[in-house]
Amino acid sequence: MKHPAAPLLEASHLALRVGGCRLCGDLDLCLRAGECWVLLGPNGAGKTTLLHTLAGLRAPDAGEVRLDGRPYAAWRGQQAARFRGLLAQQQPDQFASTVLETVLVGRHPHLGRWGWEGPEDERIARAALDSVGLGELAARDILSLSGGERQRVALAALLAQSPRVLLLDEPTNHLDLRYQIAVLDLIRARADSGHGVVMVLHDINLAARYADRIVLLDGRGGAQAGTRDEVLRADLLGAAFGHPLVRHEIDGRAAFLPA
Ligand SMILES: Nc1ncnc2c1ncn2[C@@H]1O[C@H](COP(=O)(O)OP(=O)(O)OP(=O)(O)O)[C@@H](O)[C@H]1O
Repeated sequence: MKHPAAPLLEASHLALRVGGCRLCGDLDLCLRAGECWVLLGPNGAGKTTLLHTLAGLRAPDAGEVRLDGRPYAAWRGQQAARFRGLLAQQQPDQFASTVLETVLVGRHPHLGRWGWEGPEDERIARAALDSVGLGELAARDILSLSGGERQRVALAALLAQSPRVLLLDEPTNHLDLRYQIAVLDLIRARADSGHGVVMVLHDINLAARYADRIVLLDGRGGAQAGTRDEVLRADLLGAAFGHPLVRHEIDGRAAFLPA
């Protein structure tokens, strides 16, 4: 009998509160290699807070998060940064630097004691830039990029970091339709090659296309976690988003439209 792969990231009995407001309670999530989880829910429901908790950037109010079987407290920072990486919702660009230098930041958890990037780090960074279609902009000032280009550079930095677990907060932010699909194909390919992905998306139909499993936060402290088909139901989605939805089947794939 084939045993399922050990979880890359696991949350059990998770409860999150912000400012006295409950975002979720008793949430279980188990990310295995090859899987892509999507966090869905209305504005302010707690998707970013949940993602940051899974990234170990904040402690849960109850329950536990384990990365590769160990709580974050048992990890050293650099070691954790090699195993899991976060694409944040906004990129801090305080200093002028080139696009390539920005992507090379993703290599920092892998650098040796003296912290110098070598030719192999540069090769990895350039390959990551190529994969998001920005190889030709390597020498450009990061502050001169458009919003969509900047978002793809941030993804390239995460790909260069090459963590086993990729946590992404709205990776399609600022992207036009073509790049939304290109970037989500790239992220899905990472999952298919044995990584684990958890990402926040706003688009229910992109979630239907790319997710294996979904957490739906309803904005009132409730959460549904399960397979795509278990969670992507018009009644659950309509209740969470506060607007009725109709499920259609297009080319064998579920699609949800506002009623
Ligand atoms: N530092 C903070 N102090 C007070 N409230 C906060 C703080 N950080 C987040 N919140 C609140 O917690 C709730 C959840 O925020 P979060 O950013 O996780 O939601 P979200 O689902 O990612 O929202 P969006 O879809 O708008 O990005 C929101 O009501 C937000 O205002």
